[in-house]
Amino acid sequence: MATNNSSEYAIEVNDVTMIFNMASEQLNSLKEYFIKLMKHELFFNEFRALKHISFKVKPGEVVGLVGTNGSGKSTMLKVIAGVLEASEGECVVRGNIAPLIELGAGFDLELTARENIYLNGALLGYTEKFIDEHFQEIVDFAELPDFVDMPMKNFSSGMVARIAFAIATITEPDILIVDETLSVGDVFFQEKCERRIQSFIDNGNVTVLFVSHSIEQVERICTRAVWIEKGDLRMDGPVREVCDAYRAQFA
Ligand SMILES: Nc1ncnc2c1ncn2[C@@H]1O[C@H](COP(=O)(O)OP(=O)(O)OP(=O)(O)O)[C@@H](O)[C@H]1O
Repeated sequence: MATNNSSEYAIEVNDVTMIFNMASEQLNSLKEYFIKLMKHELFFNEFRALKHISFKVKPGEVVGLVGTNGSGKSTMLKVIAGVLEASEGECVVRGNIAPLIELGAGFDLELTARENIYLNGALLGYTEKFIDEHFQEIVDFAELPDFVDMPMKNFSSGMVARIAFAIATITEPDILIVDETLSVGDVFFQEKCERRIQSFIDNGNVTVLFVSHSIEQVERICTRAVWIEKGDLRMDGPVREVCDAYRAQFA
């Protein structure tokens, strides 16, 4: 991922291909792995999760990524967020990103929620003083005041998602990347998250990339949609047109 500040685009995905190497046979132990490696008998199948994908997003645009299971949406978001490096091509991102991907990946589940708020906040670049000042706000948004001193290993996945979303959105980011991870939250929390995302959008400054299997949610939040199917970019255009075409595929 490269950053630079001299263009009209917040995100540029330029001819990105992502190749995963998958072992072509099942190996049962590390010993077996090393023996095969030494004998040059270790073979991999290449799997192309993204194939020559290009699209550009302007600041303030709200773009939904749609596609069936395993099509490459999360992989695309991870390449844009810099979590994965593209095998070919590049992503240019201008501005700070709040990546709500794999919520809680930055947590140490042995630690309490309070400790994790400081840890995760530091990973997101917030100072200790800033977190002190916003701690209560984070806990209030997550609606978990009675659980702040409990180790997070005892949290449900929805509770982890609540804390993670509350921390990541305590300030308005330039670019918000939202994966389906929010779907583990209950319907009330999902609506609350959607309202916070919508308030960022209404302010007009945030660029949003959004993945959801709920086409209705994509149509409600996004103005444009990019359809990725089995690693190929199938369609990119106004949200209604793309979602209609996506739905028609299964009709
Ligand atoms: N680390 C990895 N190693 C090998 N293959 C991977 C890896 N990550 C993803 N894949 C494969 O890449 C493909 C795309 O996965 P991805 O998670 O991006 O799909 P998705 O569109 O987000 O799917 P879903 O809608 O089910 O969440 C899948 O076939 C998946 O098995």
